[in-house]
Amino acid sequence: MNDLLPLWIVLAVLLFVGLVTLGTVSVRRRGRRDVVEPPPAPSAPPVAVDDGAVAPEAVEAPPEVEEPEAAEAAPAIERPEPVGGRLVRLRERLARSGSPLGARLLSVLSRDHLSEDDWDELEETLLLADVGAGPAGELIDALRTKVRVLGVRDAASVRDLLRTELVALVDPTLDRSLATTPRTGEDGSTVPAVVLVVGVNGTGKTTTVGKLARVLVAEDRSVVLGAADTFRAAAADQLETWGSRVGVPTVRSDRDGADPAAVAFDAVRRGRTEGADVVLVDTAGRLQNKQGLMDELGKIRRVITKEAPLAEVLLVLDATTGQNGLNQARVFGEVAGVTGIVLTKLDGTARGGIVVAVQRELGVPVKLVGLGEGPDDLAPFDPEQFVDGLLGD
Ligand SMILES: Nc1nc2c(ncn2[C@@H]2O[C@H](COP(=O)(O)OP(=O)(O)OP(=O)(O)O)[C@@H](O)[C@H]2O)c(=O)[nH]1
Repeated sequence: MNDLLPLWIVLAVLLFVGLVTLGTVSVRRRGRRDVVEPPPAPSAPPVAVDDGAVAPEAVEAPPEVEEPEAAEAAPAIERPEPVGGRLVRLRERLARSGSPLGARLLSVLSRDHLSEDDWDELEETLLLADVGAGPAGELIDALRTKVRVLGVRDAASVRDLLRTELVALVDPTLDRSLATTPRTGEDGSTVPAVVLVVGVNGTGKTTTVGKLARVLVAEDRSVVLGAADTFRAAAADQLETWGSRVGVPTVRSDRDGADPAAVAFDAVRRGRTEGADVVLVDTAGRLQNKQGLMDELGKIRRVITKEAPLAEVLLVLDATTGQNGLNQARVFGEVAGVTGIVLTKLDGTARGGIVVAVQRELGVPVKLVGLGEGPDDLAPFDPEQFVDGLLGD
């Protein structure tokens, strides 16, 4: 038995070591499983990690969260400012711009004895304000006669006299109303009033069409826009944005350089189908050469009149371009059959005389004026308000 004792001791030691080793492995295994296999995550909302990545679950946002967001994103339809109040603003803006025209005319006319030099100075002032040689000469003649006959001297009388003569020059007798009343077709359907808007690029045509849509919406008219400026890709987007702000649809082509006449035709047809009151058609009107312009506008006119007669052709002119604007007016007047003028950017010039010059040049009235880049900065033109603005308070 004693011979076997060392063997028993060895076996006992081995058994002990074996048991200790097993225990250690089991503890390590349990510890490692705690790291690799965490308890299932609770169904909490996904969280973006610090490096900017988003947990995969974040992509699948629950629908009940998305719905209110989509509803918030829907653009609200704007209610444009009433047109009546804008006339006051026209006067205020012109007066605030401190137009040198009225102030300079008044300061010369108020001198004690008007010499030939004074009359020359008055004429020069009118020419610098783009009134044009013919109308400036007429005004000087009328003022000379009245000053001599009436002996006008005090400041208030001089102002009254100048006001009367300037209003006469701008001509309050011209019909400045916009033809935007729909007709009834032979079949009893509504035939919209079609307004074609032409002019050189950059004068503010697209902006004017957008603002005019707002004027009409403010007067409770239903409107369709036609984006026939297919030359400048962004013009249709620009027009669509103007329209969508006041809930007015825009007919456009998805293809750059599409036939403008085809777009104009589609717009007028849609206007007829929907029984709209007015269809406003924006054009590119590139002035490369007279023949090209005549061909393009001629085709647009022809296709439109297959669906509805043209109620107005509005020529958009930039008031800040002076003589250059007049040259453009001449060409468009010859090829487009213009019925009214929209003078934009009147807020950016002290040379209001262009109103007189362009009316004389084309023999058609200024019907609307642009007073700024704001959405409701388009006002119907009124000679008396305009002259009061020029003369200041
Ligand atoms: N200050 C001022 N800016 C205006 C007025 N009307 C238009 N504009 C600005 O003139 C710029 C040109 O206007 P658009 O409407 O794009 O001109 P457009 O004639 O359609 O130009 P094209 O599409 O290139 O033919 C824009 O920055 C307008 O905001 C205005 O009455 N006053």
